[in-house]
Amino acid sequence: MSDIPDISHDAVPTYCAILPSPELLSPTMTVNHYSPPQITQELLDYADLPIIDLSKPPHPDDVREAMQTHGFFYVVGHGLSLAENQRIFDIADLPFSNVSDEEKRQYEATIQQTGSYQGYKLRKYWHLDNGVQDEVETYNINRDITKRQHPEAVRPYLAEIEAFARHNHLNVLHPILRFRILFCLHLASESYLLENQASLHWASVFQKMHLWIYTDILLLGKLTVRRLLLRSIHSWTTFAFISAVHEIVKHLQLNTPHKMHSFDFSYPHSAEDEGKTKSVWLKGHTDFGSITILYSQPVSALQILTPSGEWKWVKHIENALVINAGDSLEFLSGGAYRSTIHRVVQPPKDQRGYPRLCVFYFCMPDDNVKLLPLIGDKACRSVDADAPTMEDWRKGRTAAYGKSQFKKAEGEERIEEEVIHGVVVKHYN
Ligand SMILES: O=C(O)CCC(=O)C(=O)O
Ligand SMILES: [Fe+2]
Repeated sequence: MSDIPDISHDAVPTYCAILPSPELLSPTMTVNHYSPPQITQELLDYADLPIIDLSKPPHPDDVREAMQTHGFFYVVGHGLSLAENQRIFDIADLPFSNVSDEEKRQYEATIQQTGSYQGYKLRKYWHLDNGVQDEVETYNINRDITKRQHPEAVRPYLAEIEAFARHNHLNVLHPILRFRILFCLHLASESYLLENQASLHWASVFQKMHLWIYTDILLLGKLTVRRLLLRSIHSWTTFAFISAVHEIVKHLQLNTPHKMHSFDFSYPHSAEDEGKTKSVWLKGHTDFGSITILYSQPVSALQILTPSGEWKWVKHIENALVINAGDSLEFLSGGAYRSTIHRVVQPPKDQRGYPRLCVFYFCMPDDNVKLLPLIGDKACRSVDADAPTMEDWRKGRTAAYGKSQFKKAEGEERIEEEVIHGVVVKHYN
């Protein structure tokens, strides 16, 4: 036991900590209210996604189900009130509705030169299909709001935007990584140990580790942990096991320079364009960070590709978050967590003709992280010693998105491919 580092002091499990930052609770500036359209009355084929309540003690099955079966889940009980949620949407509307086209161009992102979305991505930048360009305007703000200047209408609200980033980071991202994903692994692994008659000594070592593990192991699927434990029982020292986990934490959680907000505003497409694109507004893709946090909003358009190959709609839940895993998580976890394929399509009839305002927090590991599996025996894509760093991947995918020539995947009518840093990236129709 002497090789277990003393980690208990910073391991108090406050799985339902969550108080929004003071700036969010006491805004001083008034802002015009943004009113989205009513939810659709159409009966859509919705994905049946699990709901995880961050204000309740973790339940072992919820995250396992969420991450391994669906790859998408809702989060509620995140500590932001409905009024605070609405205020964020009011603020998110400003860069689109209160900034002139001329000023927007002044703050346009230099996406291809820098591989970064910071600033505006204006409409008609991405190619969709058959010569049709996109109709989504996005305003993207780094977690460090000082990295770029902002349009005049946004400036009075920067403190709130920064507080909102901190809220997402500390009150949503961290608890999800720490307590939810971990908890189910702990139970799953423990029963594995017992089932397999592993020595009580190991069970007690595991028990002793678990406070710490509760706070720090993350992003490992049940299978991977089993594999990891198996190795640790047979050949690894406990310390090696802990170190491997520490590595993952370091990469994903501690260094945070590229966390990014995005406020998106989609405009309706013309009937002609809808025809040419088969009503797909954003092709099936994976996100390239670790986890994406999307604030649920009422205009239905987001669909996810289920394991059986069907597109299902994501239903709006008031004041819930929609969370999915991205590429870097898939790489680092050796495929235990899959980056989930999703797309955006034309909304149902009763919601057409309205703009669609979205709020995201895209989470990414540190730029210098090599996207190689930290645990597990295999990467799920062709990544080896030449694996890209997070910076390579972020910039490569950002610069190429909607600009590069896709090739039809062999034998796969629905899939088009591009290659970024030696890794095949697929786009789904
Ligand atoms: O608009 C949405 O609901 C999802 C957009 C999306 O998938 C993305 O920006 O990566
Ligand atoms: Fe996405």
